[in-house]
Amino acid sequence: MTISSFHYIVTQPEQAAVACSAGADWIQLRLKNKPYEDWKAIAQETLAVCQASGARLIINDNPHLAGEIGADGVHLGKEDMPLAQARKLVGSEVIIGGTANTLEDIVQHYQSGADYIGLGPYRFTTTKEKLSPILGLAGYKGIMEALQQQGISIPVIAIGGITRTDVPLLRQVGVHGIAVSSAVSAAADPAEQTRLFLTLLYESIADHRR
Ligand SMILES: Cc1ncc(COP(=O)(O)OP(=O)(O)O)c(N)n1
Ligand SMILES: Cc1nc(C(=O)O)sc1CCOP(=O)(O)O
Ligand SMILES: [Mg+2]
Repeated sequence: MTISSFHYIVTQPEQAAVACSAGADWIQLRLKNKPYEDWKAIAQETLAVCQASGARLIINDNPHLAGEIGADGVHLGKEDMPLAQARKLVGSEVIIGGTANTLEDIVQHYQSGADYIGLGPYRFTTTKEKLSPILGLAGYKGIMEALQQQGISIPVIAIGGITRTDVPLLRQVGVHGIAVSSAVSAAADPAEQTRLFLTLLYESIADHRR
């Protein structure tokens, strides 16, 4: 399966609708502290939005919910269900992403059957509480080099305070793509911001293949 290079993290279906209409093809629904039935209703609405434009929907934290509504995938962190257990629960067709902050985290997720890695944080962000140590560009460079040396190939998505200016450098060190929340959701024009991110990513992918 193809993992997108642009993951947009949303809390509402309306945000997904705007980004999908601007060309986004990968949405992650990230909700905290919601009763399950409310969470499920929002997830179903977001899934309908994604399906209408052919985008994939990833549910953060909850493999049961992803399976129940027929979402495309689930994203799991250290405080969520272990990846190998989730794989048994959802089967091989559902995409599973795992959060990493170190090379060791990535190797563990890779061995447990992850489809992609969310590696962060790139820099400080207020979107997530209890951040792991900040990696910066040097952190990504070292980890991407080590992965190559070990012959491990898995799409790595950079996350945490990422803005448009970070995209070319992150692509240069070998990350597959980026995940953003506030850079799009807090922008004056989220649709335009989505288009600008997508253009930058397509340009940097073309440069990389030259
Ligand atoms: C693409 C991507 N990468 C990392 C995360 C963080 O997941 P997690 O560590 O479980 O933290 P929360 O998002 O649940 O607060 C992510 N959601 N997406
Ligand atoms: C959800 C999330 N996970 C992170 C990690 O480091 O694992 S950073 C982060 C927040 C991403 O949102 P923004 O683009 O607004 O910083
Ligand atoms: Mg989580």
